[in-house]
Amino acid sequence: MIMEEPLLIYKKKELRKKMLALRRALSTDEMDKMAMCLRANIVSLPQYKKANRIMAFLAMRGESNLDPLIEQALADEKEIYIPVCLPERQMGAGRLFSMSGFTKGPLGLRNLPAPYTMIGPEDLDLVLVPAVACGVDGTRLGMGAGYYDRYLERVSPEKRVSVLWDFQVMDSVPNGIYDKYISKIVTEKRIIITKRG
Ligand SMILES: Nc1nc2c(c(=O)[nH]1)N(C=O)[C@@H](CNc1ccc(C(=O)N[C@@H](CCC(=O)O)C(=O)O)cc1)CN2
Ligand SMILES: Nc1ncnc2c1ncn2[C@@H]1O[C@H](COP(=O)(O)OP(=O)(O)OP(=O)(O)O)[C@@H](O)[C@H]1O
Repeated sequence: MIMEEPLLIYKKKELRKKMLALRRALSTDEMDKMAMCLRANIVSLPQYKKANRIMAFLAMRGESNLDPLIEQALADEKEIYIPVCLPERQMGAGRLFSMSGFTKGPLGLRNLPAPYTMIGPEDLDLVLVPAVACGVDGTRLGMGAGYYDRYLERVSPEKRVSVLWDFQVMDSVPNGIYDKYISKIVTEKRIIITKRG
């Protein structure tokens, strides 16, 4: 396994700590309002309108919340998929039919109840990617497990859209050889086409 250099790992850790603390300080009221703005911004994307199969995520505490968007997409008769963690830090996409009946996962995550059908990353039209911080240059910092870095290898760059709160957007975030670039960023305030977009 190729290791990332210690300084880069340190810089990622420090930024992650800072951003997660800021995220945890948000109130539920604030987040509910911001989640409605996220929904409006995402449905305005031509990519959303064209997409049949969308991978979203079920927010953990403080994370950009896609619940209103998911409800809307289900009503729009889109197929919605959610990350499923597999062994060896691999990830799959499991189909979500309703916003209830979840089981409890690590980090307070909501997991899909079994059984669910899975599709391959190549079959998705749009992948909404969670992030702890993003750079307008297309760099992304996640939770640090590398799930998305591995997964996005099989998703073409124009389909990778990061969704996060506006204060989490920076000029650039520390990135290494495994990190995957994203082409768009959507926050409650704006839509950014990155330098890689
Ligand atoms: N909403 C959302 N879903 C997501 C992600 C995300 O960032 N946001 N992920 C983005 O990557 C994946 C899950 N990422 C994970 C990252 C770390 C650990 C983890 O450290 N697990 C520890 C237990 C930690 C704890 O419970 O405190 C473990 O399993 O030992 C688990 C999942 C897929 N789903
Ligand atoms: N494709 C890959 N193959 C092997 N190791 C990888 C790959 N992608 C990432 N890694 C390793 O996974 C670890 C976590 O990476 P990193 O800190 O960049 O995750 P992240 O992007 O913050 O998290 P995530 O992608 O889960 O949201 C690092 O040690 C990295 O070297």
